[in-house]
Amino acid sequence: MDKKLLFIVNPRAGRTKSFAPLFDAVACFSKAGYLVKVFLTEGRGDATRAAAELGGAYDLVVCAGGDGTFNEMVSGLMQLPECPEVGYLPNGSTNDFAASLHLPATPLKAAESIVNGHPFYLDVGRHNDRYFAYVASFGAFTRSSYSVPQATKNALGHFAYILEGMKDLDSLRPYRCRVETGEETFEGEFIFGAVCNSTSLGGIMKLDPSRVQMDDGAFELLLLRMPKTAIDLQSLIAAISRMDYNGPGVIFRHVQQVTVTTDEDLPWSLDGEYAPSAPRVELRNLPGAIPLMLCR
Ligand SMILES: Nc1ncnc2c1ncn2[C@@H]1O[C@H](COP(=O)(O)OP(=O)(O)OP(=O)(O)O)[C@@H](O)[C@H]1O
Repeated sequence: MDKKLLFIVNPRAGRTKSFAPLFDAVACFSKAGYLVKVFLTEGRGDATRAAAELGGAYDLVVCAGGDGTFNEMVSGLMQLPECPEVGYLPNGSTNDFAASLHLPATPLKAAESIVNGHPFYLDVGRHNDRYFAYVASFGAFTRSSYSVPQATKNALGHFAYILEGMKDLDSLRPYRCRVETGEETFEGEFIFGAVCNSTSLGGIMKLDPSRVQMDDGAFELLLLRMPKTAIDLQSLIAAISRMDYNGPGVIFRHVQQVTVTTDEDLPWSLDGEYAPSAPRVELRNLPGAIPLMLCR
């Protein structure tokens, strides 16, 4: 009997609007013995609903889109009692997460990698009652990623994040909060905080790949303290570009859980998608929650 594949496609993701490469991917799935059901998303939340409501009846659930679509699909799959096999055809404007996983860039190659692949048990992050696949962050570089209009993001890709994120001292907004890891507590004013499972954040910040594992049940916590002077800001940016996490104002730790408490309005970004402020946010690692099919 044919295996069943649910193919969730965000038709608006990324720069190119041609469906031809996705058709090649569907042909590849069919050739590999899958009966393919295509689900086109029409707006925010659709990929989550499709994965949660339909995903349980499929052997393999694949999405085509950007980081936001992948996040939505994962959020839906996490609501199922048992997660089916999962695939990802990166087709967005930045595809940060796909780059971290070294997924093939063309839909056909990515489809081949899924049907010939083996499960890689990817950690998933929980942010109160939401989920993230590779990064939950707040602060300087975060605001930009969800305030940039989709059209600009498609046209500028990485640069939209960079230009918006790193202006000058006056444009940096410090957030007073308390960050607890279970072992340590950090308090003060931070311009940026991230809990990530990826080597690349919004295209600007690279974490040293040798220090990041996406299936180790741990996240990387990166906190940047508010610099006091423009010179401090410059040295902070320089330290991050050198991937030097020991400099003043930089906190970098491997953690399983993080709790962030604040009295301020502290909006978050989950895989580039907006999540509202909460006085207390608990971030947990769900080890190996997603069997992501890929060739390594
Ligand atoms: N038919 C649609 N029209 C408009 N927006 C949609 C549609 N379907 C889904 N969306 C929304 O599009 C948003 C962006 O999607 P996604 O992140 O996948 O693409 P991207 O922004 O091009 O890529 P990246 O995040 O990698 O830069 C998501 O929030 C998703 O909910």
